[in-house]
Amino acid sequence: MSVTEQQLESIKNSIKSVPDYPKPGILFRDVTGLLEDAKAYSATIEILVERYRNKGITKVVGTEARGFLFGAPVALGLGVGFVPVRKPGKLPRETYSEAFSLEYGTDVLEMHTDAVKPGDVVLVVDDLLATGGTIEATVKLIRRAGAEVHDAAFVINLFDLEGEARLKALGLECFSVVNFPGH
Ligand SMILES: O=P(O)(O)OC[C@H]1O[C@H](OP(=O)(O)OP(=O)(O)O)[C@H](O)[C@@H]1O
Ligand SMILES: Nc1ncnc2[nH]cnc12
Repeated sequence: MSVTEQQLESIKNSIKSVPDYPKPGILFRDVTGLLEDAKAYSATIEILVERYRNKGITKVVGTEARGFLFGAPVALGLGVGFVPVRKPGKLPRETYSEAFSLEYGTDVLEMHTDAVKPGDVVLVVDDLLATGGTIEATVKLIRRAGAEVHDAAFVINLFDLEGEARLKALGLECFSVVNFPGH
């Protein structure tokens, strides 16, 4: 199936914008409407799976929490395993840990040390790219485990928050299904 302009429009329209959430000055791009719309959700997954099929991807990594909602179905579509990167204290075995800053705060992310290995070619998936802090930390975790990051894929790129430039500086290509301004 190839995705039509109409499907892209329905994906875009399903994402609602909420001013001043979770803090004054933040324009929150809410993917819950997309998740509630089966056609828009499956078209989104299809776009990502089609783009990364036959590219040698061996693992998909998704970041808690919204990255799970897109990363896991993309992993299944590609026929590879899914690795969760989680907020601190949630993973039961030995982890690598990375601190980072976010558009509206700071956080720490963790990944099991044995979840990806040298030789793995990893696709990172998240719902949204803003400043790029979350994905920079995720890429550092994957590289610490000795695996290669192929690409980072997003449903939404907030293109004026310069996340893409931050990830390019890490040597990473980015793809996003739709683009919105951050403000
Ligand atoms: O590019 P950045 O500036 O790092 O921002 C993007 C990240 O922020 C959001 O996650 P959040 O930390 O709010 O967590 P959630 O998925 O648990 O809601 C979003 O899902 C991305 O992961
Ligand atoms: N503006 C925004 N909307 C939704 N999620 C976000 N994560 C970071 N910035 C965000």
